[in-house]
Amino acid sequence: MSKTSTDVVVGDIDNNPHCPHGPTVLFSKASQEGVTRYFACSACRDRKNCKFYVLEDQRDKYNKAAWDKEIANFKKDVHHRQMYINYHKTLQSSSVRWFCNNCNKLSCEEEPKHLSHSVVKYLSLSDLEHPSKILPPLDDSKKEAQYHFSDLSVRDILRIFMRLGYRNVICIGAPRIHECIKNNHPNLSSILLDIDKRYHNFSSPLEYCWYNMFNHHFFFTEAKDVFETFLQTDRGKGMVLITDPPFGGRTEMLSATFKRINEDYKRLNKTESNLPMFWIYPYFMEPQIVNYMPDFAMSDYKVDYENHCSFQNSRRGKIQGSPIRIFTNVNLSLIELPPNEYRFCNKCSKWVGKENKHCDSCGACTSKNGETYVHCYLCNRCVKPAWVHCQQCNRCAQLGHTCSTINFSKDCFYCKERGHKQADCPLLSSDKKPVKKGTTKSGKQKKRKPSERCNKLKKKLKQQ
Ligand SMILES: C[S@@+](CC[C@H](N)C(=O)[O-])C[C@H]1O[C@@H](n2cnc3c(N)ncnc32)[C@H](O)[C@@H]1O
Ligand SMILES: [Zn+2]
Ligand SMILES: [Zn+2]
Ligand SMILES: [Zn+2]
Ligand SMILES: [Zn+2]
Ligand SMILES: [Zn+2]
Ligand SMILES: [Zn+2]
Repeated sequence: MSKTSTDVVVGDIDNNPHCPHGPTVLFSKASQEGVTRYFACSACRDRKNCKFYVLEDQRDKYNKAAWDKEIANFKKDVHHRQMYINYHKTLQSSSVRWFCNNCNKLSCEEEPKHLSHSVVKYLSLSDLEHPSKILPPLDDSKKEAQYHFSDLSVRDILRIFMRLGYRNVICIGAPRIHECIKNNHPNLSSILLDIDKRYHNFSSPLEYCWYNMFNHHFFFTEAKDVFETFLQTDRGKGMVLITDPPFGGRTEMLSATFKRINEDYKRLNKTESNLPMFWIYPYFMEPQIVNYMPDFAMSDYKVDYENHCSFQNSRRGKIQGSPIRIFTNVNLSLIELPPNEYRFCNKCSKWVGKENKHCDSCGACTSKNGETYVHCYLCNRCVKPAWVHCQQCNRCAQLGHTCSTINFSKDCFYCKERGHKQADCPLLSSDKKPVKKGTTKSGKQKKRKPSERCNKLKKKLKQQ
């Protein structure tokens, strides 16, 4: 079994070769055969979505002209201003309004060519104002991975913002928050940055920027100017950033982006204060996020989704509450959570889930995953309630584990978290895992249907 690990070579990426998704990233892949350094797409983790692959020592020899053509081709059908004019025309029309997913086209005219395409028809005015509710979610888990917040979570998050006095909201990969502000909160303003170019059809050039959050790339320079102007609204006062990146995106790349935005925010507004940020991600990413963003902490708030089997909250009758949390640089004592499900812990000075009991031995409210943890005096820490102290492993572990198969003293080879092997790492895409059952002879992962992927993630979360 050959072990590989791929790292991002951090540094200034703007001078790296470009693919259609902006500057590529320099990766360093270590295997038993040695180390390979290559440039590849920042946004697409599957090479079938973006083929860019250039070895570092070939960077002056690759076919740049061919890639420049691909880049121009990628953007050629997007004319934001024209699309916005078309949006208004469609809004005012009384004919049947439709959107073609294949052609990325909104219209109210009859066009037989779309008959065999994926078309959403009979769009109401409200549909046009809530595109995230009508656009079929792109669920490529290695690219967009679109999972939408439930109305309940949108409401809770906006309540938190309003209590904290935020009025200008940067939504990165968070169209639901953007749409809710636009349609229901005239006192707030919002800008959406997202890689899903379908939003051009439904948004003004002043409120939507086609953007890649993995390399801070704006597909059009005009959009970059729009964003920088937005960053200076009210001289930066009452500004907040919210982001819900695709699950599995690399934390180091996302952190680099959010740090760059923070630097721009401080420079443009001539302020020393940091931009308040809310980064939505699974609870088990806490060590990684805190590693790259040391002033971030995890709130207990469980983010509820409407179209993901594993991310739905207990309020919808699921046994396991949502594993998705808010990470923020805002002091947690200020983030008031809905009192029906959360309480204020005076000892920790923050809002926590009602099930999260304060442990005096640990000096903290210790639950991470929505269950009530129990303190083990042998391990000297709180553990998940289903775990038992195993004499052989000399620590608490899942019931039914095979002793000594997991080297608990070691971290996962990939995410560096303790308690699971690389093969079980929930963050690792299948192509990086050691070859095992369910893979083809060539080592490729057999394609799973979305529901299977969902069940697999559910199982992983149970094991955690
Ligand atoms: C997990 S969904 C979050 C949606 C959010 N929960 C909502 O309801 O508004 C991820 C979002 O990030 C966007 N996205 C995915 N990859 C991106 C990238 N490289 N750059 C910018 N946006 C991206 C997707 O289009 C999608 O809107
Ligand atoms: Zn690319
Ligand atoms: Zn079409
Ligand atoms: Zn506490
Ligand atoms: Zn404890
Ligand atoms: Zn124990
Ligand atoms: Zn054991």
